[in-house]
Amino acid sequence: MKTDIRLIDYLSNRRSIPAFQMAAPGPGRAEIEQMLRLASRVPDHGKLAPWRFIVYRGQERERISAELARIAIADKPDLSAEMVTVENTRLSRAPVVVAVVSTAAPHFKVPEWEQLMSAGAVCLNLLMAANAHGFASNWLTEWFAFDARAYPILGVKPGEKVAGFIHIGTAMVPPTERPRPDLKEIVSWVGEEG
Ligand SMILES: Cc1cc2nc3c(=O)[nH]c(=O)nc-3n(C[C@H](O)[C@H](O)[C@H](O)COP(=O)(O)O)c2cc1C
Repeated sequence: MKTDIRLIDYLSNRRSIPAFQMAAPGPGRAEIEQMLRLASRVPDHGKLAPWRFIVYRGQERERISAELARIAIADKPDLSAEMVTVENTRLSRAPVVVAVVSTAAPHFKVPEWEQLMSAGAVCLNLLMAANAHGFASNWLTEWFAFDARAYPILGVKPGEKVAGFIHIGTAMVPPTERPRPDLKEIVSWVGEEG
């Protein structure tokens, strides 16, 4: 087995860039399709492909954001002007947003938990596929991933869940490192070497 230094280097430095620190240009349709093809190459027990994508681009991001904002403002009429702007731009910070939608359902052999985890794997793979194409990426959920009232606006069907909204664009800032867990805190060793 030959060590892949470039892959180790990438994995050692991989970071998200917050969506509000992204700008145009975003990827075009052919690039997005290539990213989604790569993102779909994940472990998937039973080959169920229990996930799908919704790609938000262009002015539709603003229209959908405004519809989502109407819900947020109706729930909290005393939102600050700053938060109203945040709500009105939820899907328009990055040039491209991809919803990774879990279609997990009861199955005679594959637990739904495994199907949901496969959708999480798709999300991380899509973050990395975007990086591989030179774009910044950020995995967000935010309130509307968990609010059934937002689903018809977003195109999410009844019974589906949102694993993540993957924001993709050009980074306006360089990535900075953040603390990572200490292996001593999260690893238990069982058995001997070799
Ligand atoms: C499932 C999931 C949902 C997340 N949702 C949010 C969110 O709604 N808002 C937020 O600020 N960060 C959210 N994050 C965290 C961001 O993705 C954050 O940028 C990321 O943890 C940075 O880590 P990285 O640089 O190692 O990629 C979420 C992360 C995951 C895994």
